[in-house]
Amino acid sequence: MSSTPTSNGPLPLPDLLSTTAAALDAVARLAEAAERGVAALVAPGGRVDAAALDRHQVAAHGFAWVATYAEALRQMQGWAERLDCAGRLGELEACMLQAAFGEYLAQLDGGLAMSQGEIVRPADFGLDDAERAAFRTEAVRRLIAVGNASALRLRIAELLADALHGGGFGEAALEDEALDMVREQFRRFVADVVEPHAHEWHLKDELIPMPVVEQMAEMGVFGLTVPEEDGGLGMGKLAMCVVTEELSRGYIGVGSLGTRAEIAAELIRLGGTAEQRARWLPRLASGEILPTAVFTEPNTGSDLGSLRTRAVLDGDTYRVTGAKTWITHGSRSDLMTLLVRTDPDAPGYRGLSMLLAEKPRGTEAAPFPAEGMSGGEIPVLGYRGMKEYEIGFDGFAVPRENLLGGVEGQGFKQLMATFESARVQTAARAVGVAQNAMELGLRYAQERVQFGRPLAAFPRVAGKIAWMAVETMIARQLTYFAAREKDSDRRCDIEAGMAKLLAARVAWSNADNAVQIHGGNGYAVEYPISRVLCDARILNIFEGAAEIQAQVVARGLLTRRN
Ligand SMILES: Cc1cc2nc3c(=O)[nH]c(=O)nc-3n(C[C@H](O)[C@H](O)[C@H](O)COP(=O)(O)OP(=O)(O)OC[C@H]3O[C@@H](n4cnc5c(N)ncnc54)[C@H](O)[C@@H]3O)c2cc1C
Repeated sequence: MSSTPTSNGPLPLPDLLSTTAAALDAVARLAEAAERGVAALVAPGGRVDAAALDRHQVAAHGFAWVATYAEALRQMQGWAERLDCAGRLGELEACMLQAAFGEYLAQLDGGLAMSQGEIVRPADFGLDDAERAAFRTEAVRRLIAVGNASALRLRIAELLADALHGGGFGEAALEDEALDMVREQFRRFVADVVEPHAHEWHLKDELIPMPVVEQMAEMGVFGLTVPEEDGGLGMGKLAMCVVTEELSRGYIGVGSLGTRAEIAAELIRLGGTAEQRARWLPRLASGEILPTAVFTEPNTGSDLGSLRTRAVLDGDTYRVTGAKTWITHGSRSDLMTLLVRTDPDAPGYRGLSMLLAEKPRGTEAAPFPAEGMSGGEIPVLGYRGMKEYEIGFDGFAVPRENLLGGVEGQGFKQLMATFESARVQTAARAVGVAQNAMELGLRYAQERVQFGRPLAAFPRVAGKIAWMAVETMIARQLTYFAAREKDSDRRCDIEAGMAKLLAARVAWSNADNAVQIHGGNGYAVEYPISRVLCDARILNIFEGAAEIQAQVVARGLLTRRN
């Protein structure tokens, strides 16, 4: 890797990898200090006090973000070192590493944005002057000073100029040729089948056509991570990330078709009886059965433990009564993973059970043609292609044998067992959307001329594009890390939560910045970036809203401490 001389010194820094490695030590110390400060507030006796955690959410969630940045930088360092060992650390990747450290170190030092308008600063965790000074080691100060300077961003933007050809924006470093081939296969599918139509599906608010779903089924999307003995391809979560990224880069709706299959298959694989596995998994994996996840209720979203939809046993049949909402792909699906309360006397999560409830596919005219079931579509800003529904149940019948695992009261535990995988998958969706936004911004900036020059020639525009690419790579490497942990059978609820938390913020900020680059045209529904803006917005809301995700990460880290 060579350095380019600039007025700010050589870019990237000649001793970059050792400098970033040294900075990582300081970051780890800062994260530890933040953890001590937050633990003193919310776990004074050693155990996390739920009321104190709620009271001190800003500090606790800020700590979750600090820990997320620390892990993200650690993963970026690992990524760069792997590339370096393989002799593939190019100038683009090195500049991206430097920008990532420069920017995130500066934010750790001065304040980082949990969302727009919510900046959390070291003082919020009770860090004293000595702890803050200890963070500013020579390596940290150097990287903050030159790490993400305008000249570096300009160089990244220059190096990205070819990124549109071939869809790359820096080496992914998957270290697995088979996965590179999988990526290529799905990239071609998206270019041929998805990209040319995605915006029209969105504008017309249409379901993704069945031939596209069928093609995806043939390519193995719905059985990607289902074990081979259960009829799937038996690939890992890292492969799921690669496929999901590429599909979501074309259209979030297409990238999200697999989410429901992943949740249903994980529920049944981990929580089902042998009969349930044999009955459902092969048909889910082949795409013969399209599932839908039916958890949320009008009064119960983040707080699932309070849900009220009742299932009462009547002989060998559960009768389900209640209201569900926000059910994606609710009509054109065959199987509901339906979270219900089977024991009204057991409070909170303990009285919940999961039913595998079959239903006929609906049509536009009759979305829910089943006895005891009714409902309608919820018009939405984006995330179209599967449509969202509210569904009412009035004595809807589910055979007793369809109780997941055959034992009542396990529903929430069973659902929690799928969270790691679902969050990794959602993080990968966000990375795909973030990349799409970056590419749309870059293409527009290259083509649009103002003041006699392409927009990309102006530092404020080029800088936005460069940072979009850098942060997409950061989110991608953190997501891959969570996936690898999962593939190694290590617990990764915290890592998956971090990946989802960061990737959702990156998708939204990339989409917002790409609209800005489009100027007025970005506000016209005719331009695809308007769709990507709407699509990106949902990622911070579902699969654990950002605030809930930060709470989960903070609580997990503080609990792990003991
Ligand atoms: C397009 C779309 C598709 C969806 N698809 C599905 C689906 O297929 N199946 C399904 O079951 N559900 C689905 N959902 C529902 C989704 O999972 C919920 O919207 C999500 O869980 C948030 O719940 P809520 O909307 O009730 O918001 P609320 O829980 O009311 O939260 C509102 C806001 O308050 C914040 N908040 C809540 N509690 C706290 C707290 N303790 N501390 C701090 N902040 C808090 C939240 O973070 C959020 O910002 C979908 C939603 C949308 C919009």
